[in-house]
Amino acid sequence: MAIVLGPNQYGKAEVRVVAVDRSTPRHTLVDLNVSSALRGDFSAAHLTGDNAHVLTTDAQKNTVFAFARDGVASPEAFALRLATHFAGSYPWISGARVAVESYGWDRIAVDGAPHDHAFRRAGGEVRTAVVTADDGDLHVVAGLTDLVVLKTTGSEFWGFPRDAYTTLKETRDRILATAVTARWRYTGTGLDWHTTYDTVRTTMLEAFASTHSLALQQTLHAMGAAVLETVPEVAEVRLSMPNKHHFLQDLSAFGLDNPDVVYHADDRPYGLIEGTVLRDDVPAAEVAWQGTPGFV
Ligand SMILES: O=c1[nH]c(=O)c2[nH]c(=O)[nH]c2[nH]1
Repeated sequence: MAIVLGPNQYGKAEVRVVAVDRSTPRHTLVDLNVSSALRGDFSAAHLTGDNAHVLTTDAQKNTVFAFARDGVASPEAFALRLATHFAGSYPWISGARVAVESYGWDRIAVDGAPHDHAFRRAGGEVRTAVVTADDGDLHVVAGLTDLVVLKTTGSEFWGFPRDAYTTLKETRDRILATAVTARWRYTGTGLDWHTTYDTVRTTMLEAFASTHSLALQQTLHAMGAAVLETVPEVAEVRLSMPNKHHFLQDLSAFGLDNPDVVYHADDRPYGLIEGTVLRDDVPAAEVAWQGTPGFV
């Protein structure tokens, strides 16, 4: 019996690239998850560890970012460009598979008008409701999870202390993105639930879009405060907001500039900003929150 190497492929999976077009005040963005896999003669690497035929997965990742610098017309066009490039790059590479997932973003509407640089990820969010009956009282906590929002500008972060381990650069313009988990406690039990839910959700979205952010903490507070100001029947709002970091990708090694166009959307670790915004004249009802996993 001989042991032989069967079909194989290798590549970089899930390169998270975000490309922003800021050429006009009305920004557009493309948010992709790109995976490449190469096929061909890679037997030496498998059999002896000879990497002479291995176009590194690191280079494949870099190619995705570098190609995004020229714009991503469509997932299909981008995948075609990448696959053609990889398949033609070395004689021993016979083929390439490039898979692109494209995440849709809708503009957040503020006073009914689509915002220039604030977006909401299409789909995915979940509406929640928890009712607690306790000693004859009924408490209603409504909420939502995974309302993913992003601003391509209108966000700064600076003025923080610098200890021995602080390396973060101050920024006056960054991408701000988060997946909002929110719960809010109603004082009443006979509200128009759909209408009130829609009002709370819209109010949070508008506050996210309209607040010029100096910190995600400030945006969190602005969103909770806007809900309390708009909906008198809400007693408190609890928010959990991961800071979904977008790092400007350094393209200088490929002779390319990157004037705030191509970002790496990092999924972990992430800052986790959590807080409660409440009225001080409404009695607390801690029982309403019992059994809630995590902060919210
Ligand atoms: O809005 C932010 N709040 C922070 O607390 C923080 N920390 C950090 O590294 N980046 C940010 N951004």
